[in-house]
Amino acid sequence: MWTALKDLRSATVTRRMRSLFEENPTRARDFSVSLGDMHFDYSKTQLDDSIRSALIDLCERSNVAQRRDAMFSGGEINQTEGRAVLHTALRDPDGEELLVDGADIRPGIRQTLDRMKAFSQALRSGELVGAGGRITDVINIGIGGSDLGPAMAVLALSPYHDGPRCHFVSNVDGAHISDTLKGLDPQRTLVIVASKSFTTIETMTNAFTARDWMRAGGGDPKRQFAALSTAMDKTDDFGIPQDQVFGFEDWVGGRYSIWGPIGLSLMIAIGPDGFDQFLAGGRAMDEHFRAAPWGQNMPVMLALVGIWHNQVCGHGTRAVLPYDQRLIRLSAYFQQLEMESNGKQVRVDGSALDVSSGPVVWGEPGTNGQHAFFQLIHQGTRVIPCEFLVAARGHEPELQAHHKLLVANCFAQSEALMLGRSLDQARARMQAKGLTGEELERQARHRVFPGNRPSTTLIYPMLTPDILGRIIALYEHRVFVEGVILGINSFDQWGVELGKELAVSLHPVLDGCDSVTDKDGSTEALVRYFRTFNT
Ligand SMILES: O=P(O)(O)OC[C@H]1O[C@H](O)[C@H](O)[C@@H](O)[C@@H]1O
Repeated sequence: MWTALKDLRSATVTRRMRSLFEENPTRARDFSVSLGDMHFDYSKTQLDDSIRSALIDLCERSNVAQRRDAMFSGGEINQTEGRAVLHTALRDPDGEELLVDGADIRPGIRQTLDRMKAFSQALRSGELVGAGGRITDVINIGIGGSDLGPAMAVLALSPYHDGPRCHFVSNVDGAHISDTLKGLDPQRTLVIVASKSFTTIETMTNAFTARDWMRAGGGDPKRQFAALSTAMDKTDDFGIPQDQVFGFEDWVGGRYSIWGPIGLSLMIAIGPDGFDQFLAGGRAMDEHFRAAPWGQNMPVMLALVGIWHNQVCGHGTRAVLPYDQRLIRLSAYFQQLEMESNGKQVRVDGSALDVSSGPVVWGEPGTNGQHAFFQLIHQGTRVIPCEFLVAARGHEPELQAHHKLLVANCFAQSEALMLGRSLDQARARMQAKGLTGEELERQARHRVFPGNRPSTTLIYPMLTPDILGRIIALYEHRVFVEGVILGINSFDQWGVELGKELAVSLHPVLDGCDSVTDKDGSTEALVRYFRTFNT
């Protein structure tokens, strides 16, 4: 399957992308996909008709349609954990009957969503109060999937905030909770403990610290704590009243959980109606993913472009570059979504992957990145496929000039990456500035841009709750399609376990309770260093 694609790749190594536009005047339209007013342009890549056909063929042969349908209908596609994968059901509470273990899951989803709405409304209206009166601040304590989604989305949708302020604490580093609690009123703060398992050491450590802080400051943890979890017995043990616990099931993976109770802080911030629009955006992407033919299917084409760049061309990283300051946490969110899902070395059947696993995902918003790492993207020896995201309109009509500059910079980057600047062009520019002879020759080479560097652009009218829902669901399905093509299980994460186990065993070693001598030399030396400062 891969040989045909690798042959196509060899044939395109020296081809100038720009020539594709000269050969096909409608290339921009032919190599893009729309969903309503959201538009994904992948024309600034080496994909042509034959490459696209070969990629679609790969998609067909990998049984993406069957796996997709199995996911939506509750099949146990997370084989290593024996679970269905149904985060999509969370954003479709009114969908038709969906059976898991013989029971329809829709009524439970609707009931929990209604409870979340009632709770957040009571909080936002001031009906639900803390020991000192109206709740002014909410802290979501969670990590990984119980933090990154809501933290990213709350920031992304700040123009829609009309509820209490939301804060996020994830790191077990005491600095995080300490800095967050400073300036908050323990009698008017709500703490949400977000943990699917309710055992994660970082989250539980921070939750106990927050509870001590609240008690010491005269707050009432019985009223001012809520929990989001699949483990009701453990939320009970912690002492959180059941009417403040919002449960979900193990068919929701952590990094896919923002659509349900883990999204409570987002709902508190933007209100239940805004949250409904967010769900509707995700649902619209689901419907599109299920219905559109592969060539016009946005998640599928995003995935196939990703497969082309990583597994076929060998570009091992992917930059996510939102030209939107409020999407500053998007790449961190995508890092978990993509790297925890597709960073695997074996297929579902345990056999070794014969191509690269998912790529390294990284990035920062533009234009900031332009003044930092874009140097390497333009002139470094590695090719880094870039994924630009940008809104046609900002939320600040009075700052329209800013937005135009932002958009001009975004478009200019993809143009520059594709066009580059040849040695002759560099020389001509320098001559025009008056440079000649040896000095010109010496300097010109430093001003050459190889160009021919691929990028895609996702453009949408404005970053609304609906659009954010579409973007997240788009990337979720992209990761899914890439995982199916690689033949891996995108829904487990065994790779995070070893470090956790060793941390548990190292904890007493740091205290000096357990011996350090059975550790490797480096670890032993680090422990001894720590101990000299903590006697
Ligand atoms: O929600 P929790 O059970 O606390 O888990 C939080 C996170 O920790 C784990 O280590 C996993 O790597 C993540 O996938 C998960 O989202």
